[in-house]
Amino acid sequence: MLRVVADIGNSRLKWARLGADGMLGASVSLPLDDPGAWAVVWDDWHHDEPEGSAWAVSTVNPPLARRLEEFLNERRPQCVRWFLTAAEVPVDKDVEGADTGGSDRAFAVLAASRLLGTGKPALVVSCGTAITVERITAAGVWQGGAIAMGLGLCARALHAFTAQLPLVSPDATAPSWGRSTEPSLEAGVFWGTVGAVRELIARQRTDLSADPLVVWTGGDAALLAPAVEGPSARVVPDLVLQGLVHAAFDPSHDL
Ligand SMILES: Nc1ncnc2c1ncn2[C@@H]1O[C@H](COP(=O)(O)OP(=O)(O)O)[C@@H](O)[C@H]1O
Ligand SMILES: CC(C)(COP(=O)(O)O)[C@@H](O)C(=O)NCCC(=O)O
Repeated sequence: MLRVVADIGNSRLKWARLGADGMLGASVSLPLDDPGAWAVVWDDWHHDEPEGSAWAVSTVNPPLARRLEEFLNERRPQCVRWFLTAAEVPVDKDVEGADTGGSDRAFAVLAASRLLGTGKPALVVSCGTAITVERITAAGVWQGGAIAMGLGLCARALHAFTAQLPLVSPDATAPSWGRSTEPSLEAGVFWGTVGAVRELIARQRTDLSADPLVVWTGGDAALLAPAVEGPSARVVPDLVLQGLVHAAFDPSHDL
């Protein structure tokens, strides 16, 4: 049977199918508002799967979750397991309000803990619509973290909530300052975000039991991680999907 994991974020929808070895296989990044594009991938993935499919879905976006639910109901997969909040994710946690916490945050922590093992504290920097810096103790307990504005959101907010600022999408080639609007904005958006993340990491380092391992994930991780930590930064773009595989399809996982 086809096994699929899906991550509904605030910018896009990610699907991945599992390979025969139970590991993440092919993945796609889909627009949030285009069920026609979802249908093309569904048809492609199901045409040689007579037994149908089993799905595990993480969502932090309730309206889009309802849309995906309708899409799946029309196609009748064998089973769909929904993870709507952090409380439903099987990860050790010492947080308040897990039942309103983001399941994507908890899945990134679950996958990072599996990847890094215990014995050292860790930070997971998730660079999506929002940027979160998750904190994991040396014993593997998720303690929460920090939530900040993501790179794309910062650029869109400056454009949307001012009358005159254009939309920019800067990367590490952004200048440090500019003589005109556009380079000034690129400098502020990119290096301002880099600086914010650097500060959030530095502040969490001070009261952890040892120097933390840091792992980066999400759509903007490949841009931000080297700018903050240099070329040796550890980037694993699909931690949420990996966490879903562990929680929903790993027979060794104690649920
Ligand atoms: N195909 C894409 N669609 C949307 N955003 C993308 C895409 N590829 C890269 N990105 C970047 O990734 C960020 C979103 O990352 P992602 O981890 O997918 O977020 P979310 O989980 O919030 O949907 C955006 O801010 C954007 O800069
Ligand atoms: C923090 C988030 C907005 C991140 O979402 P994303 O950037 O991945 O789309 C999401 O995890 C969320 O809505 N969380 C609910 C509040 C919380 O986690 O405490």
